[in-house]
Amino acid sequence: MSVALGTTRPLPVRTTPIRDPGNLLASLPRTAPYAWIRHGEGLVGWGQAARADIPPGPDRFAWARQWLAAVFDDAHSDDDDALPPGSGPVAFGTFTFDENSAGSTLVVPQTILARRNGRAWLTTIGDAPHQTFTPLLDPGRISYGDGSLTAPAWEHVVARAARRIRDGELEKVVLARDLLATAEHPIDIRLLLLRLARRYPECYTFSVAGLVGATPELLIRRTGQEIQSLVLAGTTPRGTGPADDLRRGAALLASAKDRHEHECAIASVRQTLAPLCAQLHTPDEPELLVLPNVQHLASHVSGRLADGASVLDVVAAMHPTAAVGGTPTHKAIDVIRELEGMDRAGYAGPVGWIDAHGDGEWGIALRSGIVEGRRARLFAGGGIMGDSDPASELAEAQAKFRVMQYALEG
Ligand SMILES: C=C(O[C@H]1C=CC=C(C(=O)O)[C@@H]1O)C(=O)O
Repeated sequence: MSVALGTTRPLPVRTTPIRDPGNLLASLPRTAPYAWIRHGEGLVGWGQAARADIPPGPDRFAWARQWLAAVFDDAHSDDDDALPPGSGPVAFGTFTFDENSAGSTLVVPQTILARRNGRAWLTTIGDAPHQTFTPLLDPGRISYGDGSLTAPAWEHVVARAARRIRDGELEKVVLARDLLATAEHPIDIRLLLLRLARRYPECYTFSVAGLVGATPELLIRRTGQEIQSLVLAGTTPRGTGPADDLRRGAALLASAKDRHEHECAIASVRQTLAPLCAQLHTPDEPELLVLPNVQHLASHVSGRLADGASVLDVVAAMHPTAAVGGTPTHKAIDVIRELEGMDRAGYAGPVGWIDAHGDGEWGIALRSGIVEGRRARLFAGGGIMGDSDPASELAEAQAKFRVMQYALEG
């Protein structure tokens, strides 16, 4: 097995079963770590065997598909069919929310360390350098500044969007804002990942090309023909104690506004998955997902693909769902571009990994930030409906920011 790297010679790929390596995140080097971890399982990677900076535009997923086909051309051998998804070469990826934004990237790390269902393995591509441990760096004091909009300006924008929804221009739009964090010292992404994975084990802790976060929302997992998705929309911040949490959870389940918001998200997922699937199950009623900072309305979707679509083909069909865009999609994207006054970059875009078989897991990059040197740009937002209250939407966004603020501050 090997990977083709365009102009250079193909590189040999070796996947070896290994003893349990312990915390996967503890093996990462400081520079450019790649990660996708939930409940201690998943993949981490480092080094760079191949990288694609994907040109913006409507063809970006087709471009990525072609690039992957060329890189993985020789990577599939018959004897690896028994190996779990994520063995052999793997590309980690981030796609920007807006197809016109630059920053979509695919990287095949030189070394990948993985654990799934109690099995662990190491994949190396070419002569992967030996990994030496470097101590974690503390970022020191963190200070925050507004991104493109102050909190009152964002509330004003939410009110304008709600009015346009009441006027019948659209049904739902998801609006977000950014916060700029500056640390005393360079930010060590590994420290953020370790904190996120410990505090949010239910979420997917990820790091791809500077985009770091812990998202609860699984856009799509493909394992052979089987697919799964976790659709989230409708949120309440956590309460002051168990009784308050119960009361808030019940109110969320009973809230017409949140149920409508959730139904828009489910409808968009159903609409894009149905043509790709031989079987598709979407639950009739959402359940509650309780996280340390918020509770969400959640629906587990599962299905069986009708043909050999790769996980990236499914991602391309699904993005953006109404959990991050709105309804109808194109109108919502126009309103987002007009009102938010910022480039979402990778926030709310697909993030995850794909292997040479087309299996993989992609989340929606929520509860995340872009980390560079001493700075991090954090993002959070929420679904706006006609009866949205700007102050409650701001409080919800603030509760969502807490994920990355905790990652930075500990
Ligand atoms: C847009 C975000 O969350 C989405 C996912 C779950 C719940 C959401 C909500 O209730 O508004 C949002 O649709 C975010 O975390 O920035």
